[in-house]
Amino acid sequence: EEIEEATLRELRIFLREICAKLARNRTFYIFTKPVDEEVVPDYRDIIKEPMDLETMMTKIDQHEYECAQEFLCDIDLICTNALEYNPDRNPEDKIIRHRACTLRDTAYAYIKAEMDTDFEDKCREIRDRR
Ligand SMILES: CC(=O)c1nc(NC(=O)[C@H]2CNCCN2)sc1-c1cc(O)cc(O)c1
Repeated sequence: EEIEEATLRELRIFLREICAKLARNRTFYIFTKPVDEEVVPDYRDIIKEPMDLETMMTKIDQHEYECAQEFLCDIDLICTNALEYNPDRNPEDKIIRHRACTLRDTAYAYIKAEMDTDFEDKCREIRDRR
């Protein structure tokens, strides 16, 4: 009902700010757009559920996140995809794994720092009721 719609609207505004801030950070540049099959041809043979920050921004606008936890699940997916696609000891893989872990930790830190815990609880209650 109306109060619930106001809460979810506030959540979307908050998540857009977090998503935009992450996408502005040069460290996370390789996570900002879907992996291009032309550039990385074997990517979808290895990674079954690709995710990126632009896709997450679209999901916000399509009301696909009903609480911050669901948003962080997609951040975790970006991270685990990068760890799986870049498992080796070589310097390039290690740099990409480090960037993926930094993306995950930064996203969790932004949410924890800027999100009221009982606002998140309220969003989860709405989600669980629906
Ligand atoms: C996001 C990601 O997981 C990714 N991983 C890569 N790994 C490699 O190239 C490793 C694989 N092991 C052998 C040494 N090379 S390139 C790459 C990527 C980079 C971009 O500039 C855009 C983009 O969409 C994806």
